[in-house]
Amino acid sequence: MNILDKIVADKRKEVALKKSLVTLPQLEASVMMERTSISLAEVLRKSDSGIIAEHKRRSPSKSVINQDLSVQDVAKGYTDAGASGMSVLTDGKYFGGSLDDLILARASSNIPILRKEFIIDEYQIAEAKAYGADVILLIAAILSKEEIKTFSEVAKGLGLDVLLEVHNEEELQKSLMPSLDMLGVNNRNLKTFEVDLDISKSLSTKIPDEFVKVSESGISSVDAIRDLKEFGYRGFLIGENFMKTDDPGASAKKFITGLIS
Ligand SMILES: O=C(O)c1ccccc1NCC(=O)[C@H](O)[C@H](O)COP(=O)(O)O
Repeated sequence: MNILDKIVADKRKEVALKKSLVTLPQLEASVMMERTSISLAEVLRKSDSGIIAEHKRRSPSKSVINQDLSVQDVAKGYTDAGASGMSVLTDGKYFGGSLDDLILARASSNIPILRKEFIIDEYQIAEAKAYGADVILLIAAILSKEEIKTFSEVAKGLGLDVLLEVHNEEELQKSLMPSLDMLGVNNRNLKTFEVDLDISKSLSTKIPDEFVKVSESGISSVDAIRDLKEFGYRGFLIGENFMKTDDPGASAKKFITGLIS
């Protein structure tokens, strides 16, 4: 079994357990359900930098990245740095994240927040809204076309933006539909961990203009972003490059200053 299949198998067990502990009506009672979400797609359309800075303690490909920081400090740092959005990994087993991280980031920042999660059930979309997210991620590699349609429509009904992630043309072709806001190309193969920024470049012409294009993973230089912008990308998801430092906010600030100057 590859790592993505393992993550999904564990996620199905985790979600089944959660649903037995916290019901949907209980989630829907959260005050966050009344909050007006901020559209990351709209912010990216207007942004000069387009940086979506990620909170990521560890990962299957890199093991421990940074376990020592408070998510509130990271969220404040990214916000002060001028990031267009923040991504918060909420998976516990493989990334060391949690829903507490999401709600704490929300309390510390007013920029759009992406719940970075392996969504395999509508329940997790209500959870994202209830814990303060503005955007959900849907990963084409783990969902059918019907699931992408249902989940993206549920998210839109809750006022959330949808970032659909693909890694190859087959995933892209099965996924294109009007209920998506952003098309993300993951430069990392989630089954082998191989990273190649050329994947974003080669898929760029296949993404219709109505979707905001986002390039994800393995980005560590301003020059790489300048290059990707030439291929129409408006958003750039960066995790490890910031999180491996003692002060991710300061690293993001230096990076964004270098990018827009
Ligand atoms: O990062 C991993 O090792 C990973 C493994 C399996 C599934 C997903 C994984 N990462 C999620 C992401 O997409 C990245 O955290 C995100 O794009 C940022 O990537 P990076 O800038 O390379 O940290």
